[in-house]
Amino acid sequence: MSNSKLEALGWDDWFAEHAKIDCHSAGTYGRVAAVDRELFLLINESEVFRAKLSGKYRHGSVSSSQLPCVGDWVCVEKAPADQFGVVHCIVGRRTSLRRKMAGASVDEQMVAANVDVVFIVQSCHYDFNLKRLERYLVMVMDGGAVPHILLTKTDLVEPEVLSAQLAQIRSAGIDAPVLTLSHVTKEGIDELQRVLLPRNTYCFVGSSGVGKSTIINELIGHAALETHGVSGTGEGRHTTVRRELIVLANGVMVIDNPGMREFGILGAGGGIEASYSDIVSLSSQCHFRDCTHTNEPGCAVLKAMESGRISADHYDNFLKLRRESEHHQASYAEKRKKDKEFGRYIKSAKKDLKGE
Ligand SMILES: Nc1nc2c(ncn2[C@@H]2O[C@H](COP(=O)(O)OP(=O)(O)OP(=O)(O)O)[C@@H](O)[C@H]2O)c(=O)[nH]1
Ligand SMILES: [Zn+2]
Repeated sequence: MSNSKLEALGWDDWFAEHAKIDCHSAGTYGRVAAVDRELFLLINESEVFRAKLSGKYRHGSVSSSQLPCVGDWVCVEKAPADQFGVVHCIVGRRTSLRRKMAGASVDEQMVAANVDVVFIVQSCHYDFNLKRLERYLVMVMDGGAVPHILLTKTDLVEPEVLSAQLAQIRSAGIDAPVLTLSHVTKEGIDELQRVLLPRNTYCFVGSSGVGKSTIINELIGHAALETHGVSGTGEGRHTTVRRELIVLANGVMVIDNPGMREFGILGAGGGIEASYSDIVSLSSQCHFRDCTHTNEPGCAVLKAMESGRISADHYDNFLKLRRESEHHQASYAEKRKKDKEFGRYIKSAKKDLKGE
């Protein structure tokens, strides 16, 4: 089997290596284009087909993040005559975009896997918010994807407003690429097109109404729509499927995302460091190695804040995110432990029943 078409979907040596380690079942590889409860819509080099989890998989996994999500590569078995394929396992994720589950639960929810670039979309008209932007940045970087910032609806604000927002982004020490665009004037759309590369997967996140769908529709239009034949199977874009990986005719892949109000920042450890690199690099000059940068003598971070080198807002955000992250991580670890214990309990109970 040639993998060249799989490569068009983003498959590469990295995944091939991980597949060798992670999958021990016979089968081929497919990428998850959509998830509809227990059913997975997969694409591979030759077809779009539906698949279910193997019984072993279903009974073995406990946390929702271990289930395949949009963008995942899975090992799947399917004979030509079978209606459904059977998914045996997930190939290791190169990047993952996660959010904390809505509500009090500390479960993490996979938004998408193996996304190369995440566009954090904010409208410069009423939606622009630096703190929220920083949260998204932390989250994206924590999952290993590259963040890009996309400010939309530039036709609705004066140029000065836009430049003030850009200045705010830069003075907060954010160095992610920033694109601006308007769907009305079409300014910035060509620049966006230039950033998008074939074989790469892009995801758009941001509050409801900032223009994510408008952008994706625009991209689909430009690429003379080719929704990987999904519509051919009657599974058009307007079904109940919530998130979908779309392969544009130019080979670019985009993941459509419903509005995300509650973007928790589970496990934002590594991400915090990348987003607050100025604070992190100052820490090396603190007197104490384990300085918390809150009240220690000889703290380089506090000193930089007093002298105005870093803004109080930026510093406060850093502390707040660190606290939240620690909290989520602690409660998540606790929950994982309980899940595991529960899993073991179920297993031993089943054995007892079977009289093993
Ligand atoms: N003035 C102006 N309006 C825009 C622009 N882009 C999108 N809109 C409008 O903003 C509204 C919301 O756009 P959507 O693309 O549906 O927003 P969304 O981010 O996909 O929202 P959800 O699907 O709820 O997450 C629509 O009425 C669009 O026509 C723009 O550049 N300028
Ligand atoms: Zn310090």
